[in-house]
Amino acid sequence: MKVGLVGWRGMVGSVLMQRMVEENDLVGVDATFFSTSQAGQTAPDFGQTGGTTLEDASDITKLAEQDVIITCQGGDYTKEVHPKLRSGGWNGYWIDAASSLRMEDNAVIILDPTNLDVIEEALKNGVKDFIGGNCTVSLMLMAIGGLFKAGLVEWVSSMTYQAASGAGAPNMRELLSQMGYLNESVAEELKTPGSAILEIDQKVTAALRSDGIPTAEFGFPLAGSVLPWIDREVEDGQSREEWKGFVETNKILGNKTPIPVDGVCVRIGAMRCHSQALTIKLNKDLPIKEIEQIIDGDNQWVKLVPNKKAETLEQLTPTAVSGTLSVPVGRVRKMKMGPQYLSAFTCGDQLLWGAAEPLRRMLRILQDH
Ligand SMILES: NC(=O)C1=CN([C@@H]2O[C@H](COP(=O)(O)OP(=O)(O)OC[C@H]3O[C@@H](n4cnc5c(N)ncnc54)[C@H](OP(=O)(O)O)[C@@H]3O)[C@@H](O)[C@H]2O)C=CC1
Ligand SMILES: N[C@@H](CC(=O)OP(=O)(O)O)C(=O)O
Repeated sequence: MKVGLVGWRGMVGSVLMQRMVEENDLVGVDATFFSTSQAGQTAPDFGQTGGTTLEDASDITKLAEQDVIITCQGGDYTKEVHPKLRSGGWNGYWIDAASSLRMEDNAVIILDPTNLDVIEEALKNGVKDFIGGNCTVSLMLMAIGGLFKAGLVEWVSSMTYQAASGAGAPNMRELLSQMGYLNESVAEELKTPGSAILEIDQKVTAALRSDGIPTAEFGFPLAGSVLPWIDREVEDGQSREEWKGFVETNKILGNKTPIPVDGVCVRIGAMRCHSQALTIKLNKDLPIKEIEQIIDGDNQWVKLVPNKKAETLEQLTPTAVSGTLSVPVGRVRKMKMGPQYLSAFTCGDQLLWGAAEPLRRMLRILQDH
């Protein structure tokens, strides 16, 4: 199998390559590395066989030699290159992290712990475009996929706490610069434990509102604040990130009758883990123990955290989860609204299950076919 890799040195691509190395995915694979800016330079060595030089990522002839192309280069690249390849008759498999093709009829959104059946069926039917899902959606399904699979979900409201990484590497840097700027604005006062906290607060607020705080990427301060809008405006007052929650969840699950999923997506000052507070309306009243077992038993990465303060604060935070494939779910309890209303909180690494991991697993599925 000839595999072409595009976007491998970006943030998502680097996480993908790290995982592929850890899992020996490229050992013995005839892999060609492409770049939009470094063609002709030496290709990286990830244990693959194949070319040692970086190829031009806009070279349609070279791309068309591949049986599989995996791209983390972004939506603009996909929009530019994918139609040219397909209209030129290329019939290989396209595996993509970008959102551009997700809702196309002839594309499947991949999250195999949740929808291996949908993927297998698509392969049988000759589908060739396999696209990673939105990070928030994928992480929600890794967390409570068991409840969906058991047919127990009437609707879900997801209130998100999304990390800076979802906006890109420069945004992660900007978040840290903002934190540093705020710290500096009260550095003297912090040295004196007795200094007045309201004075410190006033200075921090002034720093947040000043022209000095770096905001070139986010447009606004994120450190010391939250940003309750992600992506562009769509319809009905939703942001595009919120719109994806409904359409992508139902496409991933292959639902004929869509299950309502809606909420408010919010950017917060975490680095690379998205968290979500979920309100789930079940279509029947089940004992909480049974619900916990269904959640915990869905896949090998989801982990039920007991609804206790100590375990929650130790295990259910970006600090605990960052850089791991674990998807903890906790704060599971029945709500005051009634016995069919369930509350839960989950956290997951948006660069792993939210972006890179489903792509490398799709390559494995193709290799096993
Ligand atoms: N960020 C996220 O959380 C998610 C992103 N995605 C998708 O993945 C796409 C890529 O995102 P992301 O990885 O954040 O993008 P990056 O900006 O980190 O990387 C994209 C490309 O930029 C080029 N590049 C230029 N300068 C550098 C540099 N100094 N270091 C590394 N690469 C550089 C590389 O291409 P070249 O080698 O050709 O120059 C690289 O492949 C997004 O557009 C989106 O569609 C999907 C899910 C989540
Ligand atoms: N929009 C997501 C990140 C992302 O890239 O999503 P998508 O793959 O759906 O474009 C966020 O900001 O956290």
